[in-house]
Amino acid sequence: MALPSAALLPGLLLVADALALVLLVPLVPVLVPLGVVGLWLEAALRLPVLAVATWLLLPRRPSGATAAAVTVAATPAAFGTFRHLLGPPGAGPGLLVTASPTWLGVTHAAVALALLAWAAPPAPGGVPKTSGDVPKAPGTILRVLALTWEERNVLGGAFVCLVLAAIGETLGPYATGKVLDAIRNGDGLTAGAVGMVAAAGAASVLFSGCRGGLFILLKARLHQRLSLRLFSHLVRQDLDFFQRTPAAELSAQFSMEVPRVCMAAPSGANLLFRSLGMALVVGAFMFVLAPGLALLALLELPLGIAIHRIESARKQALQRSMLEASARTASGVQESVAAIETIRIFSAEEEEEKQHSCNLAKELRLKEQMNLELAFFTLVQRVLQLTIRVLVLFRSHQQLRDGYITPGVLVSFLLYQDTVGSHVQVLLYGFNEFLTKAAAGWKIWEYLDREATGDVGGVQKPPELQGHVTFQEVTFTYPGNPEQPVLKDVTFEVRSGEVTALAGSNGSGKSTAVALLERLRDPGSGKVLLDGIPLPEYEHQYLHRKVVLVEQDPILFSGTIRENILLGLEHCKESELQEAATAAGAMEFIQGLERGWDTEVGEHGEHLAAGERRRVALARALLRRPAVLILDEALDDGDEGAAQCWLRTGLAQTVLVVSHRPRVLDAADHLVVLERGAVVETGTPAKLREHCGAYSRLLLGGGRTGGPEASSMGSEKGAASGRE
Ligand SMILES: Nc1ncnc2c1ncn2[C@@H]1O[C@H](COP(=O)(O)OP(=O)(O)OP(=O)(O)O)[C@@H](O)[C@H]1O
Repeated sequence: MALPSAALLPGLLLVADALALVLLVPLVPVLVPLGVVGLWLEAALRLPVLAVATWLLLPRRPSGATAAAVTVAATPAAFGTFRHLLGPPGAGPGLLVTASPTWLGVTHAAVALALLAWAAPPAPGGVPKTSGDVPKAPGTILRVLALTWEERNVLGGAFVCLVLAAIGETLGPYATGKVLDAIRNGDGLTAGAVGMVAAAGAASVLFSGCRGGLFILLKARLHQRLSLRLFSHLVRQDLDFFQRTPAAELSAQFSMEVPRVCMAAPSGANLLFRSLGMALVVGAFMFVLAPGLALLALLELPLGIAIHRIESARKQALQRSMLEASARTASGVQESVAAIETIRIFSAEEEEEKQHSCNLAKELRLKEQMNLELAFFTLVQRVLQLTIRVLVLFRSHQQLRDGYITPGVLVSFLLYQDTVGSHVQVLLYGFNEFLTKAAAGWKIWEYLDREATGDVGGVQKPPELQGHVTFQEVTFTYPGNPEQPVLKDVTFEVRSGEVTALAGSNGSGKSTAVALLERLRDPGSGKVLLDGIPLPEYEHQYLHRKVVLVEQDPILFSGTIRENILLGLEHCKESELQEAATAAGAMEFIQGLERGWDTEVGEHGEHLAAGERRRVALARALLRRPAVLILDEALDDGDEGAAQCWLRTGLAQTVLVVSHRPRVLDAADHLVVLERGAVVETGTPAKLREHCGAYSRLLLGGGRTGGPEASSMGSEKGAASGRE
């Protein structure tokens, strides 16, 4: 609700109501004799005036304006009705139009307070919200229900068992009563009566068990369905999404939130169906016995719901903050563990400890707040129950004294009140829990609503590829820095059968160009073509089999060296495997290992040295005989002849090398020199050396051609690649 229009609303309604009452004065003689009906007629006539008044606030009409108008119109009528039913005999309903103007003020003040309490509270402070560029997920509850509906067979089965078990439960006491009646009448135990008791008991036990089992099955199936859907959706997101979203936050969705959401529907349905049915039936009995008392007793229901509504909104807001705080703590731990070497080098342990303790303190504060609020709302609920009970006793005493009800009716009524009370409690808590669990998934739905921008490509799968790459007037800007184009009108070719090298100082855009060729990102304008066909037209898996990238520090999967090189090509021949490993220069170190090809590489390949990991990754790439092999800082000094050799032996058709190493660059057939995102020179290494331009400056500066602001790490990076 925007504050100015929301603040105007109460005043506007008051003025409109006063006007409506003035207009209604001539109708008083007609309304008064109608009693309670006249009260509601008055409310119905005031409502259009109030509703029209709220439209004066357009275009910034608050979202709860209609609810406010209805509440203002109905409150005096509801009050009058209760007064008529429960007040002292003869207390007639009073029209607002004939009441003192103070009642108008009291009505509006009470309604304003109720609406204020009803409004969803803001998320507690202290924990900043996550970036707001994720679209809002509408109708969390509806989406949980829609998800559950997808498993309607299991849900239907569980529901049938639930109904049969409830019938069994209800029939049990009935059949027992019949048996007792039969014994009292001297008929003795009949096989039919005993059979009925046994059948009801057996049905209750059997169907209760089936119901429980089916709800567990439902939960498991929903969990599998939602996890898979979320995972498939996330893996298709663009890289920027993963750069912005902490891994811990994503993993918290799978480990905590998906199970909670999937628990919501089964447990909610289980509780709600049973308690709702029982509460309705027993509530109806109460109305038949003593309508006035029933109305008073059931007043607990709307008030209880209102308190739960506020409690649940608070709880949801706190839980969101709690989830964000836990994700932040987990992400902090993950980051610290990942960067432990850096922390040690800069002796930043104390800083990290402080940060972690600060995160934990925020979590603790939120937990304390949650517990305090839980205690407060429980207290309010208990006080409400007690007050209603006292009122019912007080009123029933009056009715007994006046002879409206008998003691027998009162006893039955109080017993029913207990039953309804317990079912209403289950309903309220069950519903509240359902809402909380369902709402816990708000982030899941937000993620699912994100458009999967990681486009998986087209359908082209030509049987043969030359591996000819063309960058055609390519311009690219990172979404995180839209003002600064990283590639500007870049045009160059990587010819088939040649080794082409991309040279340039740090930050000149080499890795970005590689990312475009790998389709990790798409150009803002211009095209990247492979054999004359734009990359988006290639089928996703085909393209990534044909264009293979080996990075400076490639990631290996836990498993053996053999498994890492094969990676999905399990049927390839041993000779091909040996050939790829030999060509990648990996054979020597593999044979030197105690367990050879069966050596476990550890998580991310941490049991191997960086250079060994790179050679395993090279072997993996060469085994696939790529049309385009991209080597991003993957060649060491001494490897410079290797790329030419792979072309000659047909292990690769085209090689694109990104390097800072002069020996590697000089060994290329063709050079493309980038400077601040633009191509500044192309040609053979010899020609460019002769030309004494950007390439020569790059060689002289050890990678410092990017101007005064360019980093001087170019040569160091190159050196780092040979660290092993
Ligand atoms: N994810 C990103 N978001 C925003 N800007 C980025 C991102 N990745 C890289 N950049 C910027 O793009 C520019 C080019 O980076 P790129 O990694 O392509 O350069 P490079 O030539 O490969 O450098 P190096 O030789 O150090 O690897 C740099 O200024 C860098 O800061």
